[in-house]
Order: sequence, then C-alpha cells, then structure tokens
Amino acid sequence: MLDLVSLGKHFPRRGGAVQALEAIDLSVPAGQFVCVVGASGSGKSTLLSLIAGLAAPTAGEVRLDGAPVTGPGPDRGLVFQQGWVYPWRTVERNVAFGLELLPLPRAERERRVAWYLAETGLTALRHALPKQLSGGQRQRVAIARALACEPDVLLLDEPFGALDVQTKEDMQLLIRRVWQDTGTTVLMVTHDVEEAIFLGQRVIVLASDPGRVAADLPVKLPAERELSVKRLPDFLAMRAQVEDLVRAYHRRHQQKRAI
Ligand SMILES: Nc1ncnc2c1ncn2[C@@H]1O[C@H](COP(=O)(O)OP(=O)(O)OP(=O)(O)O)[C@@H](O)[C@H]1O
Repeated sequence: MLDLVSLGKHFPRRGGAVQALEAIDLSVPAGQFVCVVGASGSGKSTLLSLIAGLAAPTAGEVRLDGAPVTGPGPDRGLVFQQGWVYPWRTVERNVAFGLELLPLPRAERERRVAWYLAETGLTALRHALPKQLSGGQRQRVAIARALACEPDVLLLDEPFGALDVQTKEDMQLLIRRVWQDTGTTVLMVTHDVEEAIFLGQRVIVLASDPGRVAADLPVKLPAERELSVKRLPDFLAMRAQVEDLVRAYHRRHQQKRAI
C-alpha cells in the first residue's frame, strides 16, 4: 500500500512561496493502476518526485507498506517522458542497469533481463544501441529497465507524451498488459484525459496553486480493454466529466492569478 499522508511541498519564490502541493491524502492499494491528471503547474511531477524520493516534502510524508520514504530506492521505478537511456549501452545492458546494483545471483539477473525484454517486445533488438531505436522503442527500454528491478510501484511521468498517436496507442496496450502480467502498482501522470481513463482503474484530478486533490474517480469500465472502449458512451461521458474538471480548476487558477 502506498500512502500519501498530509503531503505538502512548497518552493521558495521571491516575495513568498509556490505551494506546489498541499494536504494530499491518498492511499493506493498494492496492484492498483492510478492515473493523475491536472492542468500544467498543478503539481503532478512534484508528486511523482516526492514518491520517488528525489525531493523531500515540506509537510507530511510518503509511506510504502507503512515505512516512510526518505530517498530513492529499488522499490520504486521511475520512467520519464524522454525515455532516458544510457546511449553507450545496448538495449540488453540498459535493461540490466538497475539490476547490476542489486544483490542478485547472475542467473536471476539474466532471467529477468530476458523476461522483461520479451515482455516489452525488445528481444530482437537486444544488441542494438539506443541511437538505432525509435522514440517508442527507447521508451520501451526505459520501462523494461524500471520493471526489471521488480519495483512495488512503477511511477510514470508523461511516458507517452512525446510519441505519435499510433505508437502511443501501442504503448498504452503494452503498459496495460505489463501491469496485468506483473501486478505492479502503477501511478501515471498524464496530460491526456483519454489515456488516463483508458489505462487507469482510478483517475485523480489535481487542482493548481495549491496543488490538491480536486477529484478521485473510479473508472467503471471492463478490466479487459480494447482500444475500441474509447468509443463507448460510458467512456465518453467520463472523459467529458474529467476534462470539465481539469478545465474548471485551471480557469479558477487563472482568475485567481489575475486578481
Ligand atoms: N524546483 C522548483 N523550484 C520552484 N518552483 C517549482 C519547482 N518545481 C516545480 N515548481 C513549481 O511548482 C508548481 C508545480 O509544478 P509541477 O512541475 O509539479 O507541475 P506539473 O503539474 O507537473 O506541470 P506540467 O504539467 O507543466 O509538467 C509550479 O507552479 C512550478 O512552477
């Protein structure tokens, strides 16, 4: 279970502070797929960096299975938009990277690399260098590398934001399958409301300044989802509801700033 308890983060700014996040209380049961949406500046990336332990909260705490998070750790895997990979390492050696830091027998490391390469459709490319890959393939490498450490929680920060529509949909199907196969908890930040509903079991809408939870909505769609689910009336109704919320909180924020 991932718990965010009265979580807050402010950044000093000349003449005051930016309240990036305030009083966030959220519990994510193990194995759940949660998507976080919100207008630009609502604190989505800040939220992920606090959970990843890359930044410290200024209030409250993050707990994973009851233990406070005090820094980065292999129990949380992080994937960024750019699909950051080590340019001098082959695909296979990129996927092995995090594992090299873990106290695992060599045979187990090799087993995991082979399994996650297959799971992300990269086996045939295992000897390629990143410069030979497309953006979608590089993002698969970043996902496989994060998953190979078998984290309790996979944190995805706009992972498909830079991809074209077809590649993005392929990656959405891939991440859902990987999630179902591994049972990992997934927390994904995205600008794309359609993507959030298609992937998530739950959608959190953040409001800006202070960043806070404006809505926490269950996604009432079948567990098995084809891309065609995006055309169902229930899907379209939820999409309109979430888009209206994001827009409303964004406008409110703009009006506040104008005063
Ligand atoms: N290191 C920092 N120093 C100062 N202010 C920051 C810092 N990081 C974030 N902020 C501020 O905190 C607020 C939340 O930023 P954050 O990047 O988390 O939002 P976001 O929802 O991820 O935005 P986007 O969708 O544009 O990536 C913004 O007002 C931002 O300017």
